[in-house]
Amino acid sequence: MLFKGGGLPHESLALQEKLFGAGPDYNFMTRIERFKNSLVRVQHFIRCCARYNLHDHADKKWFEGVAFPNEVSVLGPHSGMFIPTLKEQGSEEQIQKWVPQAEKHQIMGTYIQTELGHGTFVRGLETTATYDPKTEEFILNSPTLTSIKWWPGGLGRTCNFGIVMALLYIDGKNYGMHPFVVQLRSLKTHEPLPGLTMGDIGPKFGFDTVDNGYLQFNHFGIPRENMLMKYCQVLKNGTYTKQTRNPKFSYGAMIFVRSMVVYEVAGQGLAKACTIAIRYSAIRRQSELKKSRPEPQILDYQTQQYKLFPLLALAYAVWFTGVRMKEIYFMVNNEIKQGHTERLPELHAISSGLKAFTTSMASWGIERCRLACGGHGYSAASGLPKIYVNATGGCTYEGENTVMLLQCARFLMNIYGGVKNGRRPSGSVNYLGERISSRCTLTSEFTLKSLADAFKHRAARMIKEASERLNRLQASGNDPEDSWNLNSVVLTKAAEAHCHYYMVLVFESVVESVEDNCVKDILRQLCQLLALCGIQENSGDFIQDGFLNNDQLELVKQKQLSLLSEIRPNAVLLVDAFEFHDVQLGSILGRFDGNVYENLFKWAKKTPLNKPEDLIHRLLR
Ligand SMILES: CCCCC/C=C\C/C=C\C/C=C\C/C=C\CCCC(=O)SCCNC(=O)CCNC(=O)[C@H](O)C(C)(C)COP(=O)(O)OP(=O)(O)OC[C@H]1O[C@@H](n2cnc3c(N)ncnc32)[C@H](O)[C@@H]1OP(=O)(O)O
Ligand SMILES: Cc1cc2nc3c(=O)[nH]c(=O)nc-3n(C[C@H](O)[C@H](O)[C@H](O)COP(=O)(O)OP(=O)(O)OC[C@H]3O[C@@H](n4cnc5c(N)ncnc54)[C@H](O)[C@@H]3O)c2cc1C
Repeated sequence: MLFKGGGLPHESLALQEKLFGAGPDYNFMTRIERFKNSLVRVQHFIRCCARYNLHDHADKKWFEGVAFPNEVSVLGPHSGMFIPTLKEQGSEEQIQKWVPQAEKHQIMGTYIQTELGHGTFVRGLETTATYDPKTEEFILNSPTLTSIKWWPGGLGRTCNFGIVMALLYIDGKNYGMHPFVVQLRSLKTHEPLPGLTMGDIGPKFGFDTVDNGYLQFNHFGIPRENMLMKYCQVLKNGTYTKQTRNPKFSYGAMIFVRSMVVYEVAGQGLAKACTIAIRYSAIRRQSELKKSRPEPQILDYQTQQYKLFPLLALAYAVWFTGVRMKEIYFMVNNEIKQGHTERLPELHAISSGLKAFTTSMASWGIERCRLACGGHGYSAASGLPKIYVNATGGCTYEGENTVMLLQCARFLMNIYGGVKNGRRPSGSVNYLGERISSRCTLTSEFTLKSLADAFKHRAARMIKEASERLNRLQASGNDPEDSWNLNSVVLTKAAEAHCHYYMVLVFESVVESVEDNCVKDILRQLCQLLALCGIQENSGDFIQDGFLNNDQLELVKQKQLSLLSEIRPNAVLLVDAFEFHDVQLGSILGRFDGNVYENLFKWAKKTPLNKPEDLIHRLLR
């Protein structure tokens, strides 16, 4: 109940759908079979949306979690990027024209930005959209090999529409990157329209159920009305007008997805991996702790607890942070819609930073969960490989993580510079305006406040030092760009420290808000463990300026170890509380009924390699 709230009815409805619960085993399918199976599910999902009147994005998400367990479907780019971009960047007329068709899935779209030669450096993209006032069309063209669009999800085979990000040219003048609605395939035959060369980019690390695609434009004309014109307009005669708005508004779709990824990808992925590894560790017995006694559950080994409980604490932290990130996104986006854009830079910074910080931590954590399951963790039956390959994509898409940390750092440097000039920061960076105590208040009680204060101190110090180092590099003759590059490792670490503090603070605030004393106590233990592990793993950052001394570090270690035993009795309940259904976990090791061995044996017998097969038989005979 702590988590699911209003989502349960939709999830239960989805679980009643036979097609989602049963069907062929994903692990035994080829990539093409996986893709086809996902399309069958997409069609069924669309029928369910109509049958159950599912319009709200959040309601659909509950359904999708069951329909497409641990994978992304082509509906992701459609409902997560195509529709939001139409809504955010389109004029009222354009919204009326395309959004209802898209919401009824009469047209399927994706977000087409990245090219063969550039993903990160958006200003380096090369696709052109040249306005021709005679025909009142934009002519889309891919002038070079590197300008071929590459990666968009659903582009390869599925989508018949896309929002293409291209450089707008009028009368030879480049007006920069703008979004264009482009029909890609015939609505009758589904064939690509003439002037377009497109297809799937081939097998990937994960994302088997998504046809990430390529697209080359050969002087392809689209009507003038297809440029999304909420913020900028091109009139019939080629006059360009724009509202005096932030040019980064056209990057809005990226902010949206980054804000969602913290919960949807990092939070969910790590929570599922912890559920599997902790349930399995309660089932698995191995070796002996004491002679002539039954083999213990592996969860009783302190080293196993030391591997898994910090990840459990992290899963809770990322989950709560993801929920907070979504709230902030919708709050600031509403302000922006009303013309108040002051908090856009902060939203960009915190969504970039948290997207990077949490997907990196989750990716690392999921792999640790797999290792903690020993041999069976290496089997696809554990469900962990699938969770990993799909979640780790979040470290790259929607802004590569290092680059995102540097965007966050850029904001932190701006804010810190402002503070030095007497400006007062607010929101997630208000602590940069505080006088931060250089004395560590940690005692053996480890109150959440004192732990959060330790992270505050670390973040503030690292931001200050990154800023001072930047200034020193410039003072010694480097230009600003070289100074930035020579300081970029330090900058990413400062951004991580900021995000780490933010996450601890969110967790602390959740604990404080819980009324049930028993739940509060358990969550407090998890929050303490999260913070103490963070201190120990980054101990250099805390002792470098003498903030923490050796005695305190020893206390940290002792408390960490005692928390492992305190958390042990509740560990399985704490993962059960995420309330993932077996269908969503897709794991034999993580089954709710604990019936692991019998089902592993059944599963292995079903593997296609055990079926009679002529060629294999002939080769082996
Ligand atoms: C798709 C499904 C989504 C579903 C959504 C729902 C739930 C989510 C759940 C699951 C998701 C699941 C599946 C999704 C799967 C895949 C989707 C992947 C889709 C993609 O993968 S789609 C391509 C994304 N591709 C990128 O992500 C490119 C990254 N590259 C950039 O983003 C920029 O290129 C950057 C930032 C590196 C440099 O940009 P630049 O060179 O132009 O800027 P520069 O550094 O010069 O900064 C000038 C001033 O602009 C400010 N600034 C920058 N960006 C801003 C922004 N967004 N808003 C406000 N301000 C911004 C700066 O802070 C600075 O401000 P100041 O001057 O004040 O310091
Ligand atoms: C699964 C998946 C789905 C995707 N879906 C879509 C989609 O639907 N639509 C779409 O348009 N795109 C999509 N993409 C593309 C994705 O957005 C880009 O791959 C991503 O933004 C990273 O850009 P890049 O590939 O150019 O990486 P690169 O920028 O080439 O990164 C390579 C390395 O260079 C480093 N680097 C690059 N620039 C800097 C810098 N300024 N400072 C320091 N280091 C730097 C990076 O840190 C990284 O280590 C998808 C990608 C994946 C993997």
